Amino acid sequence: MEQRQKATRIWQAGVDAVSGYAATLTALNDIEAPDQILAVGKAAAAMTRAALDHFGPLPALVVTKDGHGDALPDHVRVIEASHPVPDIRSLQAGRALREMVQSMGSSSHLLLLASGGASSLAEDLVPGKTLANLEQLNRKLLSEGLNISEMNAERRKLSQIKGSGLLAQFKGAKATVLAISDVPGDDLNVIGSGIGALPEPRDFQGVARIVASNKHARAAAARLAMAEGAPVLANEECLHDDLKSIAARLGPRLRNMPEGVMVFGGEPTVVLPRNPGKGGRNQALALALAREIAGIAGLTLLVGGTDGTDGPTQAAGAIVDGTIWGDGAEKALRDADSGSYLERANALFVTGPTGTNVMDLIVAIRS
Ligand SMILES: O=C(O)[C@H](O)CO
Repeated sequence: MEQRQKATRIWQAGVDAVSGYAATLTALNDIEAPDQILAVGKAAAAMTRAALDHFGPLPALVVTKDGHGDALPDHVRVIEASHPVPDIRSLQAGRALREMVQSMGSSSHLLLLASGGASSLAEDLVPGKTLANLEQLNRKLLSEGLNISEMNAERRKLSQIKGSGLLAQFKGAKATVLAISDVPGDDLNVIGSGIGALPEPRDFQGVARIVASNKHARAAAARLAMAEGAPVLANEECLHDDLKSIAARLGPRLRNMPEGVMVFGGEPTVVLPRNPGKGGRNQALALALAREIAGIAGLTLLVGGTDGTDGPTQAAGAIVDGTIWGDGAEKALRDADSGSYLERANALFVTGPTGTNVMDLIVAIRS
C-alpha cells in the first residue's frame, strides 16, 4: 500500500507540473491580450481558464471531450464532443471553429490553445466526405497499431481544418498558438493533426509555442522521487512501440531493478481484435508488465495516461505488482479486455480528467 501511494504521488507530481492551467498561465506573461480565444483538445478548459484569469473575460470558444468542459464562466461557448472516435458534435465543433476564424477582423489577434484529442473532437471534412467515412477511418486507425504520426497523416487528408487548414482561413493580424504536446518530438503538425499548425505563406504574424510536454512531466516526477530520497535509475521517453515489444523490453529491466525509481514516458501502440473488451493502452501495458514481474516482491508499477482517461474507459491506467498476474489474465490480454481483469483485481488507477495531456507516464518503484 505504501508503494502504491508513493507511485501515485510521484506520477501526480509529473502531471501537476504540466497542468494545462499552470503551463498556459506561465506562457501568457509576455503575450498581448487577444480579441478571441479558441481552445481545442482535452486540456482546452484548463488552458482557457488560465487565459481568462490572466486577460479577463474575453470571448472564448472551447471544444473538448465529454465531461472535460466544466468550471468555465457562462459567457464561454463550450462544445463537448466524442473521443477517440468523432461524432456529429465533432463536425459541429469543426464548423464553429472555422466560422469563428473566418469572422475575425483584419486587425484582430487570435489566441489558439491546442492540446491532444483535437483530432477526434473537431473536424470539418473536405467536400465529398461524410461522418460515416470519418468514423470508419478513425476506428480503423485506432485498431491497427499505427503510431500517432501515421494516424494523423491519414486524418489530415480528410480535413479542411487540420494540418494548418484552420489558420489558413484566418485573415486577422496575429495568431498566437500555445500547445500542450502529446506527441513524440512535439511536432505541431501532429498535435491534434495540426489543428494549431501555422500555414507556411501567411499574411499574419504567427507565433507558436509548446508549453508542456512529456519531458516536463518526467522531469517533475523524477524530482519528487529524488526529493523523497529515492535514486532515479531511469528517466526515458521509450514507450513508442507496440505494447508487446515494450513489455518484452522493459520486463528484464524491471525484474532486475535495484532499489529506486524508474520513470518512463511515451505512448504505446496497440493492435485490437475485432471485438475488443474493456481497457486502453495503459491498462493493457500494465497487465503485460504484470506478467513480466509476476511473483517479484517489493516492486510496484503505475502505468497511466496523463489525461486521466485510458482509451474509452473511466480509468487512467492501473497500478500493478508481482501479485496481479493470475488466472484469466492471459485471456484478458489477448481479448483486449485488461480493464475487466484489472478491475476485478482492484488494480485500476482512476483520476478523472486531469486538465492536461502529455501522453503516458510509468512510475516503477523498487524497495
Ligand atoms: O488529437 C490527437 O491527434 C492526438 O491526441 C495527438 O495530439
